Amino acid sequence: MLKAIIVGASGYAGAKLAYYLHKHPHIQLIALTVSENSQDGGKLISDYDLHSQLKGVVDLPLIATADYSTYINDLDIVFLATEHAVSHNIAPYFLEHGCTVFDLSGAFRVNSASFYTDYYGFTHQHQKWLDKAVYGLAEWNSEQIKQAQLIAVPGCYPTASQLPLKPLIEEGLLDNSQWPVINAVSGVSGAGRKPSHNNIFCEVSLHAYGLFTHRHQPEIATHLGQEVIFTPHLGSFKQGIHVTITCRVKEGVTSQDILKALNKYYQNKPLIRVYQKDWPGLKSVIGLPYCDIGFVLKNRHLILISVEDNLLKGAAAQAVQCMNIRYNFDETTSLL
Ligand SMILES: NC(=O)C1=CN([C@@H]2O[C@H](COP(=O)(O)OP(=O)(O)OC[C@H]3O[C@@H](n4cnc5c(N)ncnc54)[C@H](OP(=O)(O)O)[C@@H]3O)[C@@H](O)[C@H]2O)C=CC1
Ligand SMILES: CC(=O)N[C@@H](CCC(=O)OP(=O)(O)O)C(=O)O
Repeated sequence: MLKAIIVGASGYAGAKLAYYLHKHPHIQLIALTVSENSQDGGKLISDYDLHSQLKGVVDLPLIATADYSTYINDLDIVFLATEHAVSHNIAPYFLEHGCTVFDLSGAFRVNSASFYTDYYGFTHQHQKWLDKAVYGLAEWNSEQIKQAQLIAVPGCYPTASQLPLKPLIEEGLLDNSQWPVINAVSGVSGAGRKPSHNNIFCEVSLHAYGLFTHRHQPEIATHLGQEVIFTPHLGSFKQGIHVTITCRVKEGVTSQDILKALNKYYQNKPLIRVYQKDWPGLKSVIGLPYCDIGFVLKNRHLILISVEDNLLKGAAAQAVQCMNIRYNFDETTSLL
């Protein structure tokens, strides 16, 4: 059994991790932690005001601490379900002690120090680990993930945005003179569990935000190797991301070519479902670890639709998928 902890376990992503890891046959979950001054320290993760769907399933206590020395010598794996700056600060401690770290935040996703000053508001201090980090887009980077000590699990929008586009770029089907236009709608859980004016029930509306400035644009463009226009929207629903991508294909490209490209990369990938006709909606994936992809081509205009649960394929499920790949377990262990 490998010993693991989840830091930030009371959050939306952390609680999903707790569910998957607790039932994972090769993982012993030795601690669920929250910040040192957390109001939730000492509570069970399954308490009613936390994640009561875990009642009788994961009834473990949340430990409020910033001192991980009690666990460090007995630890194989750390999941950081913490905000970007927190992951940035604490990941090196675990890494220097030989743990494998799966970071769900953006702290190690793009190997460019200026990216962090421009988009995250802090100066990155750990270039050494940025150089070593592997981007955990699981279907595409499995060989690198197998060797990695630090896996930067992709953002929720970047996962659903890149998965439909990558096969088409790889096969040279897109007309690059037109940047793909990505319009994405996220449920409110994408903003995390901490209350703020923007995520309270009466204030949430369908609203675009981060126009030309959202940090996921450079994350997507960097890992696609293709510029994109990315516009996120907040929707008044709890969970899920719906992505609509409009792009232009090269002269002569047919629907069969698009389907063939998607199947070439995904037919043996258990967490991606490609639709041969019609296209998915959020109900296809909520509560499930899949990313579903559909498309329609008219003349040279292609519309791709992709959907995922932001907390699952967009966060916790992809992190566990990466761990399964890293340790040579079946890729879907504990997920399906
Ligand atoms: N929500 C989503 O859809 C997605 C989230 N992510 C990323 O995953 C990470 C977690 O997101 P999410 O679950 O939504 O966030 P939440 O705000 O819901 O949870 C954050 C967790 O971190 C804990 N925490 C805060 N400060 C510290 C600290 N200094 N040390 C240890 N724990 C701390 C919080 O508990 P407390 O404050 O009580 O200590 C809480 O358990 C973020 O980096 C986010 O960007 C990635 C993809 C999708
Ligand atoms: C709805 C909402 O607010 N979503 C968040 C993105 C989700 C997230 O947690 O960001 P990472 O994927 O980079 O970790 C946002 O736009 O900032």
